[in-house]
Amino acid sequence: MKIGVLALQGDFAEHQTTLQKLGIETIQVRLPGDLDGLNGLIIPGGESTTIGKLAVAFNLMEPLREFAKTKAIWGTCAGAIFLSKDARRKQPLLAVMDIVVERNAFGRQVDSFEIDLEIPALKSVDPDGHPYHAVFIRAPLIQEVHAPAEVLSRLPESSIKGGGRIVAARQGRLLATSFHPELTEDDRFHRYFVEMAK
Ligand SMILES: NC(=O)CC[C@H](N)C(=O)O
Repeated sequence: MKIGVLALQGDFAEHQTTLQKLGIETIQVRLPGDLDGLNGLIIPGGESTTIGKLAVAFNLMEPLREFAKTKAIWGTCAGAIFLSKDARRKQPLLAVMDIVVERNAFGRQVDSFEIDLEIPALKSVDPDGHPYHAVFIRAPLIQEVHAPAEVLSRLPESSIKGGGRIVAARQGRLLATSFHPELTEDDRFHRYFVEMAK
């Protein structure tokens, strides 16, 4: 099992740290050839416009789309935007997931927040199913999820941040989360992704 982390911009190092703690071999991906032999790829949080521009400049767009056809990809925050088919503005997108996102949906940096989420899918890696503490930093919302994509998690109904709105989705081997599992000690999402990549 070998998982790459797209290392153009953003918090790729934190994803690598979590993967290494799980004993998973990981490399930084910057060039198309780096994708060879990987079971999966994580696209980190950061700035989706910058990640997109650099992916175009490094000739990664088509190789990444090809990769998405047979391998697992997980986008966190900016990475989720980059996977989407529509981000409501013009910027390079892989457009491989049938989701529509709204960038910076909660406002500016100061409006970043943390919240506990119910994520039933994580029971496949930990049957206990306790709430997942999620960190949102200038995060996008997932406005629309179209089949074959499916909703994995929503903000709690009571949340003033927008109860019921979608913050995680999956489409086959593609995974999108609005928040940052690489910034907490809870490794359930990384374990879930490793299972997806098998
Ligand atoms: N933490 C993040 O990845 C922020 C995403 C960023 N606001 C964007 O639109 O790309």
